[in-house]
Amino acid sequence: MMSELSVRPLSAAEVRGIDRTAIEEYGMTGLVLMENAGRGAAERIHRRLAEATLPEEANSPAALKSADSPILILCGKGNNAGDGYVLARHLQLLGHSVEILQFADPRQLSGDAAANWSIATHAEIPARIVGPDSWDRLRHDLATAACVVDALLGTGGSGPLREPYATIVGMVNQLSVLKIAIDIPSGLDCDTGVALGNCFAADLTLTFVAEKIGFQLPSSKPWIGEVVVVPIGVPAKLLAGVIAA
Ligand SMILES: NC(=O)C1=CN([C@@H]2O[C@H](COP(=O)(O)OP(=O)(O)OC[C@H]3O[C@@H](n4cnc5c(N)ncnc54)[C@H](O)[C@@H]3O)[C@@H](O)[C@H]2O)[C@H](O)CC1
Ligand SMILES: [K+]
Repeated sequence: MMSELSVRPLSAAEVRGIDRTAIEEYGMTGLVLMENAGRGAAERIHRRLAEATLPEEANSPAALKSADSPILILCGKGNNAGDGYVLARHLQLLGHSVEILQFADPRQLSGDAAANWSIATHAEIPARIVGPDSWDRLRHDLATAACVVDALLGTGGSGPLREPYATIVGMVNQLSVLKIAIDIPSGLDCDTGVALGNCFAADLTLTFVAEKIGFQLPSSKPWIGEVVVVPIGVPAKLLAGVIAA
């Protein structure tokens, strides 16, 4: 029996090129890729939470969380956020309490991300648009969450995190809550492995199609945590050129 395809580490440009080829030459759609990404991430988050052991200290903030503490999904305004909306929908189907925290005006969303925001809002998945006026409530909610998911920025990020992402990421990093990054920890350059300022300190990074080349470098280790590659349905023929040696 064939083993699962293992793709060599890729650059952001290579992954984006594979997505584009899957769409333009193989007739897939971005929505299909996004659905596979979000569902695959949701299934792995579900498994990770099932494995999570209660902390030793009986009265630590983590131990005081109730079984229905929500999974908070921090969303920006690109397709990384789109993955966040999809995984919120699938985590809800897996029985979890979820809430989408939207840090950009949803009117700035477009394409596949806008489509999944619309699906999530029509499905009345809990979501709120968060601004600086609610930072105090936000800190409390983040501290008592079952886990915090970073769907702020992915391969479309460039340069140091701009506000409010820099403040949010700094706030989350100070909290003892399980942190999971979608595709790439926001603030990390996935090609160089360098954090360009504030960077989401993930316990687990669920990255799509392949590890990113920057994840191989020591400078990325404080930020990526454990890395799991999530396939998104790109045909084996398209991946044949980037199979790991
Ligand atoms: N079909 C596909 O390509 C799929 C992609 N997947 C996911 O999509 C992201 C890449 O999405 P993209 O829209 O290209 O970019 P991002 O969501 O990463 O962010 C773009 C957004 O963020 C702004 N921005 C850029 N740099 C910064 C910064 N330093 N600070 C603040 N804001 C910044 C920029 O202006 C844009 O508005 C990929 O990672 C996957 O998660 C699907 O998984 C599969 C299909
Ligand atoms: K991210």
